[in-house]
Amino acid sequence: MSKHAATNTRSRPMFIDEDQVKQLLDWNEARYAIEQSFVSVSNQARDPVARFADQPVSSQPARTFVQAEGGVLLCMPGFVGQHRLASGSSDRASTLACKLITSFRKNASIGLPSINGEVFVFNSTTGKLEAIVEANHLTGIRTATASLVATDHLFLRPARARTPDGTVSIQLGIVGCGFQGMMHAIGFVRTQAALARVRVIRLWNRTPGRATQLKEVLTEEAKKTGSNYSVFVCDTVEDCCRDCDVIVTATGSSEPLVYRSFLKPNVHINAVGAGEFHHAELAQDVYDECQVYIDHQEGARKELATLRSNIVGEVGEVILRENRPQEESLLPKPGGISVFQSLGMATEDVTVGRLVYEKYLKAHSDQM
Ligand SMILES: NC(=O)C1=CN([C@@H]2O[C@H](COP(=O)(O)OP(=O)(O)OC[C@H]3O[C@@H](n4cnc5c(N)ncnc54)[C@H](O)[C@@H]3O)[C@@H](O)[C@H]2O)C=CC1
Ligand SMILES: O=C(O)C1=NCCCC1
Repeated sequence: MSKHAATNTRSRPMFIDEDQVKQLLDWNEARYAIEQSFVSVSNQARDPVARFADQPVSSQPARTFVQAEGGVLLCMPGFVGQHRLASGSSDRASTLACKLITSFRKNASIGLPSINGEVFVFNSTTGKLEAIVEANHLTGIRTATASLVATDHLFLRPARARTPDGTVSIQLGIVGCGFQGMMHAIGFVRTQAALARVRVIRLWNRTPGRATQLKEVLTEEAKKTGSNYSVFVCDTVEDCCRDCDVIVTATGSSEPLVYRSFLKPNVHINAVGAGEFHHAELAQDVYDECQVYIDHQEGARKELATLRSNIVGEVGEVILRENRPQEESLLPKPGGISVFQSLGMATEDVTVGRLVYEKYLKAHSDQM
């Protein structure tokens, strides 16, 4: 064989397991990675002449779904170009990755997570697979962080700007206390210093025992983080939502759970769960009144095609327009209902997968 023939003898890709992901992934670093992901999608969607050269760009098709007997396999490929790996750093990277993830609803009855997956991180110059990152915990953190970022930019920043000391405190409602519900509650608690003090957490789950379990987790979390919030397990969704400033819905329900009459006039909702379709958890009377924000237009065209509401735009576009007075703000009208309709997108897994991989390389640099 010619000595110039291409070979494929490189060592195996790194495998970064669930425990390592848990050790490596930090909420505030993930928040920055998710902001980069949001911004990359909206910067890319702009007219080329209006794109910001100092902001990342991206490429991601709408994801594909393969229906199997017990559930569904999602294929989520994406590329983020010229993203910053850490806040305040001038270092930029480009990342190509693909998440393969399954959602098998009945797994809970046999003690397995319903969502299982991996992120495959490729070298963006050569296309070689470099790392496989377990994506259960990663999906939990990145999905909750997407809600944190949306809540911050759509609701908390404007609220903080209206207070004399620039701080706010919230009452948080969690409708659905499965894995995502838990990760969202923990995410809000762990990022209090940057976003908002959490003074009350109200929990509802179809099976009340799960809400009680989450209450125990959050009570431990309060001790660990030195937080001072009260946690209530609620008998009804209405009771859970009552007086809440921020609500997370993270269930597999295909029927509406949250109605307009349950809500304060000024509330932000992160609608995360996907039943048969992705906007089942909120009743039409909520959608009739609220302003909806999405993670990406391309995905929404396919997965929110039947949603009847006022879709204002992408969260990334809201972020891009912040502090740019020459651009019309996309912020929600103050005093109303805003909804982040979270589909989940590949670029989130791209930037968060890369963050985990970089941190893994740094932690193991003496062994390389
Ligand atoms: N937007 C995004 O990026 C992502 C969305 N998801 C979605 O979030 C939801 C929750 O996922 P996980 O917490 O991982 O699942 P999980 O299996 O840990 O929890 C499911 C939760 O849904 C509740 N539930 C199921 N059917 C219900 C019904 N008919 N009425 C009321 N509650 C019901 C369960 O009681 C449980 O609290 C799922 O719909 C999943 O597809 C998951 C990952 C990412
Ligand atoms: O974005 C994701 O990851 C998921 N979204 C919907 C449900 C499965 C996982």
